[in-house]
Amino acid sequence: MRQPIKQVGIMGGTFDPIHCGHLLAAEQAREQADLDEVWFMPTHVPPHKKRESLTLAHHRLQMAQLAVSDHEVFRVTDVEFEREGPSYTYETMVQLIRQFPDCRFSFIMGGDMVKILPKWYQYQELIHMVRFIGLARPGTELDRESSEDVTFVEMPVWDISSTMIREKAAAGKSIRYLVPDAVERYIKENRIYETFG
Ligand SMILES: Nc1ncnc2c1ncn2[C@@H]1O[C@H](COP(=O)(O)OP(=O)(O)OP(=O)(O)O)[C@@H](O)[C@H]1O
Ligand SMILES: O=C(O)c1ccc[n+]([C@@H]2O[C@H](COP(=O)([O-])O)[C@@H](O)[C@H]2O)c1
Repeated sequence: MRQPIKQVGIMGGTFDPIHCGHLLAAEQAREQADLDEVWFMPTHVPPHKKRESLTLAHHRLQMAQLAVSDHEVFRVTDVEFEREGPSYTYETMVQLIRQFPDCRFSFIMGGDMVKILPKWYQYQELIHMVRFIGLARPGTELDRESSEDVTFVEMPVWDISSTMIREKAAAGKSIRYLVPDAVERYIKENRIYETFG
């Protein structure tokens, strides 16, 4: 007998580090868009980010795993670490759709990503392959009228970013409640952001 179709939300991100804003966005998307699971997908080589040094892939992956470990239907996938070069979402989704024929995929993103979505690699193909779920994020005006390919869900707008956490950690300031406890411990034990300015 065929398996029932599973609705899967992909929460893609650099996750350097994963923070509570990512988790809140994923949870609100899960509930409001009726997702069965959310897969957190750390990006290997972010296509649009021009940062000199990213934290090593295995640390970003491990932090994501620690962050979701107590959620019943949150998972982590390392699928993008299998490829070299820019981690284009189109290429990833082609692979996931082939690999998991019983899943229907949505891609979850904050307002900053909604804004540049039409510039994504193979965007015209991608919109026929996945549903896009968008959430508001401070600093980005969302033009919901002209983002017709995106389904919007609501979340309490929260001005938190990985940049803020890297900066606080580097300055020896508290990141408690901005990241899950286990992620905070991992960052401290491995002294991950001590050299970031
Ligand atoms: N506070 C937030 N509210 C809503 N969405 C968010 C928030 N922070 C991140 N996101 C979304 O999560 C996804 C992954 O984000 P990413 O890993 O780049 O984190 P970031 O905080 O934007 O990192 P950085 O500060 O290093 O640029 C993106 O779609 C982004 O829009
Ligand atoms: O495929 C693209 O062209 C593309 C361009 C920008 C971002 N993305 C994806 O969007 C997700 C969030 O990106 P970022 O830079 O905020 O970490 C992550 O999974 C990226 O790979 C994808």
